[in-house]
Amino acid sequence: MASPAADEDLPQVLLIKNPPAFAVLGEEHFTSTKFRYLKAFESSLPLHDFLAAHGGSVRAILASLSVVDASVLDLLPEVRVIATTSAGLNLLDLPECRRRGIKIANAGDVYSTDVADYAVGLLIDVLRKISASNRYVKQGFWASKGDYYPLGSKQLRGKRIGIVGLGRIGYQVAKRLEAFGCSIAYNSRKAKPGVSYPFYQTVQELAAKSDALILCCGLTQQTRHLVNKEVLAALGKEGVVVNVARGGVIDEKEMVRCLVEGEIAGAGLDVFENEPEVPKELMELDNVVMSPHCAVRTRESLMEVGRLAVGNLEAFFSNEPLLSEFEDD
Ligand SMILES: O=CC(=O)O
Repeated sequence: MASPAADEDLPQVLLIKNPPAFAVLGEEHFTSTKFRYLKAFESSLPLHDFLAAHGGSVRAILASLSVVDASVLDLLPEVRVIATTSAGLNLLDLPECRRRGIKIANAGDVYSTDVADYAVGLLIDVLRKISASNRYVKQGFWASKGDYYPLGSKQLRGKRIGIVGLGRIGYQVAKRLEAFGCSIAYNSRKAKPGVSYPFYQTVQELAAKSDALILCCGLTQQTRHLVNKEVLAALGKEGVVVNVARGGVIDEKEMVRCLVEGEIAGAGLDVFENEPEVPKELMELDNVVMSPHCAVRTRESLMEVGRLAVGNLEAFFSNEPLLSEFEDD
């Protein structure tokens, strides 16, 4: 019987940042007998210097919200697979990976229901003013100022919801909001076969027919600032925008102006263009609910996504098909 490989004989998997799953749940849940981790984040060296010194034999990357571009890959000539714990792939240079024959495995369907729940939560909060009511109680105003009438509060039932990006997450949002008595329409790169929700060719047309736009698409060159001045104008004074995609999908400056000037009714935002910076104008607005990019973060999904990433890497090192290979169409 072959003796187990000594640890230093195992292939190396680069961790650029400590994945949230490891940080929150403990790395011991994510070890493997098929590879070992090389932890760039533990070094005091700048990333590129660290990789220049140690990257030569790295075979794989386990990425979590870290930039992997050509300058990083140049220092990792042996890398053939990137397993990422993210659903969104905007920090990976996909054309460069394709050119170098590097496979990508992402979070697959792990986060879809959690992010969909969160999008619905943000929408309900913006419409019903739950966070604003919470502040009213906690600041002691109920007792000192009397009953609270959130006059902007609006019903969810009957609202026309426009979903931008009817992928795994968008579809789960649609199913949930149908159950709340909303009507659903969508915009995607193309109409989805077998989907009966009305499809709109452009986000502007969709916005014009929606009370709330929910952004669930990936951030690509095509979707950057997809929600621009014209789209926000089409959404109109009663319209709400919810973003669980990426900050860059909205022209944030324009959105802030629309919110401050009352040109749209409100926003529920989990993501921002320049995280962790958040436009200061939004801090005081009760019609804006914000969170620090945590729609994906549940204990269960952290565990599942960490295990999936390890499973993908083990599959790769066993010459088996990846469990959740991302195929760019
Ligand atoms: O936003 C988080 C992710 O894409 O995983």
